[in-house]
Amino acid sequence: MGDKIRVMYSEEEVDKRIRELGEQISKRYEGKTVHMICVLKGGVFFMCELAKRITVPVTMDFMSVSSYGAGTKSSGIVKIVKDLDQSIEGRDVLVVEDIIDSGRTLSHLMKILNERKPSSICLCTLLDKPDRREVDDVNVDYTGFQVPDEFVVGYGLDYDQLYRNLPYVGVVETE
Ligand SMILES: O=P(O)(O)OC[C@H]1O[C@H](OP(=O)(O)OP(=O)(O)O)[C@H](O)[C@@H]1O
Ligand code: HPA
Repeated sequence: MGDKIRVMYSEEEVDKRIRELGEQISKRYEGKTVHMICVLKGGVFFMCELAKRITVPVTMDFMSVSSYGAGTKSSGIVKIVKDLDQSIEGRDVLVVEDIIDSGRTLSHLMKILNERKPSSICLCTLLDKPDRREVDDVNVDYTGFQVPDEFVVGYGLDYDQLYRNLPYVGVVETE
């Protein structure tokens, strides 16, 4: 209990970056409605803050995915645990994630979503850990911060389901 957390990006730094992303995204979608898709659970904090910084009309939906069990995680096959409530056909979709690590989750998810014929689809992640990438077909349109190969928590990211509620991004320092 009582793990020590080292701050990697403070609340102020994260907020500032989200404002910048909100501005860029608002410009990109001028005259359109952005259909934001949150990948649960980690993406939810980022999604809410980002949505508040977007000035064009926004609609939202939520999706939850999981690997097909620990033994096959490297297969990159993801199971849809909770699917979207609405069709994305013909919509301008922005997928919102907390982190891209190996890239396997998003590689698979973007393929599934593309098959549903959105008018356009972009990917926005708060954090990207490029040193860990195992696939090369994940095209990230908007990134909050590139992080080194350390296990990060906070702002939606968990360690054993804990620390999602931290208002900053940090690293658990194990003794
Ligand atoms: O690039 P990858 O190696 O595939 O890892 C990234 C995925 O892992 C995390 O989700 P997790 O399965 O921990 O679920 P959570 O969002 O509910 O914490 C994160 O939110 C991404 O979806
Ligand atoms: O660094 C991480 N932290 C929390 N969850 C994650 N899922 C993939 N990478 C990470």
